[in-house]
Formats: sequence, C-alpha cells, structure tokens
Amino acid sequence: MNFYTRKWVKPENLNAHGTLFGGSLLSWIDEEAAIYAIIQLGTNNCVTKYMSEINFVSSARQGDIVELGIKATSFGRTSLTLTCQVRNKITQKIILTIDKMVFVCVDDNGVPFAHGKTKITYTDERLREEE
Ligand SMILES: CC(=O)SCCNC(=O)CCNC(=O)[C@H](O)C(C)(C)COP(=O)(O)OP(=O)(O)OC[C@H]1O[C@@H](n2cnc3c(N)ncnc32)[C@H](O)[C@@H]1OP(=O)(O)O
Repeated sequence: MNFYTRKWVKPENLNAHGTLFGGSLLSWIDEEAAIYAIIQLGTNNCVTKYMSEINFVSSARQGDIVELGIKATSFGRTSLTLTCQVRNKITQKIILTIDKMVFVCVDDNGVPFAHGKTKITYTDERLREEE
C-alpha cells in the first residue's frame, strides 16, 4: 500500500472533543481514493459507488500529521475495488481502516462503462492515453 498523501490536522478539522472530525477524514479519503481510481482507470469519470464498514481505530489530535494509504484489490468490468488505511505519520499508529471502497466508471450520461483495465499502474500514463 502506498501512502502518497499527508495531512496536517488543523483547528478547522477538529470535533467538539478536540480530536480529528470523522467527516473531515472521510472527505480526505474519498478525494484521495477518487484520484487513485482516476489514475488506475485512466478516466476522470469515476464515481464512488460503495464503502464498507469504516473502523475509526484511534483518534488524531491537532498538530498530528496523518497519512492516507490506498491500494487496488480488484479490477471489475466497470468497477475498481480499493482498500484504505490511515495512520499517524510519526508513530505509525492506525487511525482508520476501510476494507472495501468501490468506484465505477460512468459515461457522460452516468451509465457504467467497461474500463478495460486489469492491473495496477504505478504511473499516470493511463490518464495521458485518454487525451
Ligand atoms: C468521487 C465522488 O464523490 S462521486 C459522488 C458520489 N457517488 C455518486 O453520486 C454515484 C451514484 N450512483 C450511481 O450513479 C449508480 O449507482 C452507478 C452508475 C455508480 C452504478 O449504477 P448501477 O446500476 O449499480 O450499475 P451496475 O449494476 O451496472 O454496477 C456497476 C458496477 O458496480 C458494482 N456494484 C454495484 N453495486 C455495488 C455494491 N453495492 N457494492 C459493490 N459493488 C457494486 C457492480 O458489481 C458493477 O461492477 P462490475 O461492472 O465491475 O462488475
């Protein structure tokens, strides 16, 4: 799993208990996972279809640096399934896990289409191929 994105927990990301607000974290994850899916599938037209149980394993506090990890676990016909982990960059303590996130390629009418990809890419070549 690659942890490409780091986030610095700031006052505007906190809940009433002074720890990282789950909604902020989920918003970061959805964007990170969407970008990952876009790179893998070579198209901007990807939508979030499904998220499995979200396990908030431990909390993060103001000033913490957290890192978001995403990995593709399976390529479907129109979909891509990912798994996600968030951890504290310094201590490596797990903050959150999501076993399964599914993204689907859709055309301009919102109808799923076959993406034709079967393997993980570690470059952004597929996006350039679309142009
Ligand atoms: C990044 C963002 O913020 S996007 C914004 C939030 N997301 C959205 O607005 C999406 C709203 N949802 C939709 O528009 C529709 O549900 C669609 C177009 C994504 C899918 O429509 P469906 O009628 O479910 O399509 P369909 O039955 O053909 O399934 C498409 C794929 O999703 C998979 N899928 C459908 N439902 C599920 C589910 N509950 N769990 C896992 N995968 C699923 C299917 O297996 C299929 O994958 P495959 O082709 O690789 O085998």
